[in-house]
Amino acid sequence: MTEHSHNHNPFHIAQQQIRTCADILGLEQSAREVLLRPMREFHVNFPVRMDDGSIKVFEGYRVQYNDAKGPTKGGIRFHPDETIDTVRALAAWMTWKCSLLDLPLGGGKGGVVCNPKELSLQEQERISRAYIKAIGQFISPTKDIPAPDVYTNPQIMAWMVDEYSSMVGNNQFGVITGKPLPLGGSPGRSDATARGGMFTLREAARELGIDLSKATMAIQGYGNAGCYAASLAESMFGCKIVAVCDSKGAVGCKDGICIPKLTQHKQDTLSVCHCEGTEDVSSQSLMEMDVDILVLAALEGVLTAKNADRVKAKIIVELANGPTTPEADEILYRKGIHVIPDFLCNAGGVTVSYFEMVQNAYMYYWDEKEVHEKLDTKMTRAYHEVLETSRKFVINMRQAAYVVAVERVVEAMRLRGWI
Ligand SMILES: NC(=O)C1=CN([C@@H]2O[C@H](COP(=O)(O)OP(=O)(O)OC[C@H]3O[C@@H](n4cnc5c(N)ncnc54)[C@H](OP(=O)(O)O)[C@@H]3O)[C@@H](O)[C@H]2O)C=CC1
Ligand SMILES: O=C(O)CCC(=O)C(=O)O
Repeated sequence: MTEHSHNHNPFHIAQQQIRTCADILGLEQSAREVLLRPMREFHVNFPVRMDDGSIKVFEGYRVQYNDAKGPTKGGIRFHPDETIDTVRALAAWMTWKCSLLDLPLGGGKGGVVCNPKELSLQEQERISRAYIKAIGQFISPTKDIPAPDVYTNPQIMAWMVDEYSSMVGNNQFGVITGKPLPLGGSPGRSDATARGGMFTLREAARELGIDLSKATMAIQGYGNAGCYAASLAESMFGCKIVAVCDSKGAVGCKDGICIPKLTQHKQDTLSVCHCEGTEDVSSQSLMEMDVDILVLAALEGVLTAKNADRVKAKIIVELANGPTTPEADEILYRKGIHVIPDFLCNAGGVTVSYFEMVQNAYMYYWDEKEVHEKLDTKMTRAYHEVLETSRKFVINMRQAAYVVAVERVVEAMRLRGWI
């Protein structure tokens, strides 16, 4: 699936998107140069003792892309194919995401090259602690605030916040978000990425006159974003989920997959394949199925010039970061497919992370209902700002999201005297 590793460098794509936006906005050279480069990046190598007693050196990154609007913020990914350019792209997208949602934050991202599926829990803990030890002096609750991303989770955040707290000598829960609830996590953070995406889907369906209670949906990726998307699409709107895939394969059922059963099966077997009541289908065919809604909730670079023309969905819900290449974007726009672009669609995660930071700072916690309402307000406002901008400039939704987000970052840079 990761075609980008052969043909598409995510950071080159992110830069191409920035250039297109700079052209639309008519930005001067100095602004372009700042926007096109990460402000600061750290490349660390750290030793970890493995369960068999050997020492292995792991490679990690943290990129602080742009902090014009506030401290940098963004997740940490554990993945065997992680590269500095993937992290740079993800950090750039975080910058536009935080700006689009009008959060007082900049963008950052981190990654460790490792395969958690081959590591024991104890090894994962030692890697998490060693990574934080390596980058700890460069992060803080007011400087750079990590969170979970692919193959990291609240337990990993708990080890990391504990390690950072040991380094500085007192509890600093606000340095990391996506924590478990007893350690200052926010109600509503676990499903926030998917829930935020569902709020934007609701608005898109209204605009397009699609009745979601009769809509069919296919979902690529069945982790945090994809699994909650399935259950929320069903419970909030009554959508029928007809196909789902993860890294091991895809399953389908034209009458609708039983989502609680699939989620249990995934937990038990670590795969969606061979779930009772479904039949195995090909992962590639899932992207091209005749469904109303296609949810992309895995990795970047999956919709390209090679397959975009075969997509039949009316709406694409980009919960993943960077799933669509610029060439694919053009094809989808021409076909009239409504793409809810990544850094709008998946911004629910960082928005509730920001709510978590606020709650940590005040040491006063909200209930889940309040989090959901505040998230709905922010996501709905951002969706309509992007939609109006796309109509005003006659550009696609991604370009419109860039226009709204980049204008705000540029304004902050100007006010600060950077450009
Ligand atoms: N978590 C968050 O708060 C946010 C996440 N995102 C983005 O959402 C996307 C998913 O992240 P998240 O759900 O958190 O990560 P998870 O690690 O929880 O889940 C990732 C899912 O993607 C699947 N996957 C990996 N490789 C492939 C592949 N080749 N084909 C099909 N599926 C694959 C995994 O399969 P398997 O289970 O078999 O490994 C897993 O189901 C990422 O792009 C991430 O950056 C964006 C905003 C916030
Ligand atoms: O919650 C956060 O701070 C960031 C989540 C993230 O990594 C993302 O939105 O891609």
